[in-house]
Amino acid sequence: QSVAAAPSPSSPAPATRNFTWDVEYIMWAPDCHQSVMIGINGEFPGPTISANAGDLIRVEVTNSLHTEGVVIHWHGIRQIGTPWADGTASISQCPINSGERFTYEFIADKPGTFFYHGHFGMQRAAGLYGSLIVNGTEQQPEPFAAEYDGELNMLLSDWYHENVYAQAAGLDGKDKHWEWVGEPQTILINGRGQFGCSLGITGDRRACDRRKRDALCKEGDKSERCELIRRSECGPFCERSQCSPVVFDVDPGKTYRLRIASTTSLSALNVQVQGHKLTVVEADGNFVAPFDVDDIDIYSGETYSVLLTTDQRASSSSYWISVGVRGRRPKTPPALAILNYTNSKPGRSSWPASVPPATPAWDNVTRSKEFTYRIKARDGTPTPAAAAVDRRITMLNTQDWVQGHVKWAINHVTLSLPATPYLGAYFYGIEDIAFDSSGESPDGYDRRYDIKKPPGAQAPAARVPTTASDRVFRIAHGAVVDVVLQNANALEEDVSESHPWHLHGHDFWVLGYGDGVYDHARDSRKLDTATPPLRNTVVLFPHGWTVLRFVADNPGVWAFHCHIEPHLHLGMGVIFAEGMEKLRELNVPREAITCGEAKTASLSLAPAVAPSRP
Ligand SMILES: O=C1O[C@H]([C@@H](O)CO)C(O)=C1O
Repeated sequence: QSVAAAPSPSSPAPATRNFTWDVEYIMWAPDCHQSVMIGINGEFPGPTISANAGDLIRVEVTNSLHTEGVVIHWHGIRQIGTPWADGTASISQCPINSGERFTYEFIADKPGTFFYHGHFGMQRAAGLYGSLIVNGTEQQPEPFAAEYDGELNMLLSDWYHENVYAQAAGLDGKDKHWEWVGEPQTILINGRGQFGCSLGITGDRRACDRRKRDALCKEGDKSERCELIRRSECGPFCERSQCSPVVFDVDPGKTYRLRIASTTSLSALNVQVQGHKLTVVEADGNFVAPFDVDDIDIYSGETYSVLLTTDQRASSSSYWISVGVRGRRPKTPPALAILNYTNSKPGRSSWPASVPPATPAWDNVTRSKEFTYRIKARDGTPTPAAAAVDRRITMLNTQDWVQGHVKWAINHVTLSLPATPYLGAYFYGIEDIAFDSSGESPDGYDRRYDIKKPPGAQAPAARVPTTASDRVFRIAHGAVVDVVLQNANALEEDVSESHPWHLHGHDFWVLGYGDGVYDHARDSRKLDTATPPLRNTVVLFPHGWTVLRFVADNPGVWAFHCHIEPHLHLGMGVIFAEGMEKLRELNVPREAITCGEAKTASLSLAPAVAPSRP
């Protein structure tokens, strides 16, 4: 499963890749337990998009969900010149109404490992996602292309048995009705996991057949093995099971490029391939200086490519891939997949004999930092202009109560999205009625705020109430922007969480990380402007800071937010309205932005101000 050929060295001219998708509710058993999910064309996960760098990707989406709108975000694609195709509800477009159709068209601007997912409500956590792989070409080669013989693709996610409507209702609840989503039940690899099934115990195929199942256990045998066998839904080994572990077939003595992407709702993960070293070569569609590791950490929103050589012929011919939870006390067992050398016999005998490797302790943050700090740009990666920073925005990350609701906030403002998409508001010049355009989001916080204490324990002078707002940051076209992400304590004493921050429309350089409060005079000297990696997602460690830089060269309205689905739902994000003075130069399809206040505006103003699409 999931073995794709390496890209061909000679690349044809850019092509158009057409896809026709039906987004619908499906009944599916991703972890052996059936649930309602959001699927595409009857499947979960959605179809893998494969393209070459420079290709035009064209996806005609029909919304067949009976009761809600939908949008699809192409995570890591910069949408250069096509901000309306970024697929963010309330930001870049109107949700596609139930029964309606919308066509996304954008350029796969560079090679790399990407994915796509719903970006309206909590639709990503409902299963609306899939892989998006862009191969290198002669014009845009990948420097490690000659170093591998084949590819494996691994899309990681987490799964809750409680549906996302219940999750959202809990998160929106007031006072004692506020309910946190908790930890996911199952980690999924390519949409497959096993809940309540021990792989070793139900490994007998006769358990799949109701008539033969009874013969496997004596009557009255109450052992765990027999209890599992009696539960027919627990059939990860059964033919056509939607929850059987992924088996990656490989030839011995070859090198593979393993693509890993994480679209988890909550969990930070660690990936290990038993007995195999991994060489990290790509992160978020950017080339990194290769380095060897035993395992990798991956946060929601991140992607990696690692090279893996199938050199373990001696003892066994199949190996476990373990994917365990990092950073939060895990209540979710590790996910398992199998790396199967094809010299071994297919079927049960080829399943690894040994126990799966244990992933590192969830609370070993030092180890996570060590891995993350090792990621540096590969030679030849563009470097940031060191001197001319036009704007520095500091973003304090807090969790706080707002009128009986728990929210996450940036500089004490929690994001509450407007009904009219910002892009439509700017396009029709109706910012004043579509959202609060009377000022900008605050670009810093009062340094008397103690990041080691919960908001309620602050000294009176530093106690700033958190408010909800739909204000934006207006960024001038071409500006060089530094962002200092400053973590703080959550509501509970001595708790600060990791947050993976994702920027739309851009890659950014990760200039540095540190513990405690960022002090520009002291810490700016330690920032790396020579070999910083380019990424679209970066982790902010507990009680620490992360500094990144981007160039505002892509007019559009872009979200910058924590990629943890419930945290975004609770307002953990900001909006960059960038280069809006250039918006009229773009061809924005009217149907993308004509809803809310923009609907009225389009009717009365269309002939006067809106340029028509050729
Ligand atoms: O947003 C969150 O809320 C809970 C906790 O802080 C309050 O129960 C948690 O672990 C989060 O990540």
